[in-house]
Amino acid sequence: MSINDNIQQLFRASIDTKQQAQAVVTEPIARSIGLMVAALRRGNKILSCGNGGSAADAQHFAAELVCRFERERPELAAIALTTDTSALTAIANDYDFSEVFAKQIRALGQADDLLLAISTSGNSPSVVQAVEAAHHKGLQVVALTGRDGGRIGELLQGSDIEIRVPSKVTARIQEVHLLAIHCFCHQIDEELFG
Ligand SMILES: O=C(CO)[C@@H](O)[C@H](O)[C@H](O)[C@H](O)COP(=O)(O)O
Ligand SMILES: [Zn+2]
Repeated sequence: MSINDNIQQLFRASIDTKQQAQAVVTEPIARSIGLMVAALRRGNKILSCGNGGSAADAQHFAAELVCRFERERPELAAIALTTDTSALTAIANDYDFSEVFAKQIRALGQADDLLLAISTSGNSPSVVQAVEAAHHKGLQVVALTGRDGGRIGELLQGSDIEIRVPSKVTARIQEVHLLAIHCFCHQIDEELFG
């Protein structure tokens, strides 16, 4: 296949995954926005985490809340747990990489804050431990997952929400995660600022 054929095939695969996802993720995305808006309204914050491309997504989301999305509005409280290289390297070096987010959640998380946990497999140990730490500290969890939801899908409880993309391909799952993040940002602004 030519390079153009390959590119067009990737576009089609991304479009197909988004169409299949739309039917199943709209409702959990809407419920997640409700939790996020309620947390921000009561003065709580949103923490976000993930590895690799999902680390970038976690940062992308926090930056849009703290800075702005599509309109001018007051700053919103969000922290990506993927950005403090001193904390990340110390925790990974002195303890274990699987603790990099959990230790920050135990340090920074307060009851009724919300954790946005991002993992396409649902099985990354650092994100699994983040969800466990969030539960211990009384944070609500919104999880962006894929495949079969993995260990994170099994761990969620109570008012937690899983947004599981129906795909087994990491890149396609990430493409839907980013769209979900932009849905969060758009609708949080709508709900909070009209
Ligand atoms: O962006 C990509 C692949 O598209 C990679 O960097 C990917 O995020 C990494 O392999 C992650 O470690 C995968 O972790 P996870 O999504 O299974 O939690
Ligand atoms: Zn990627």
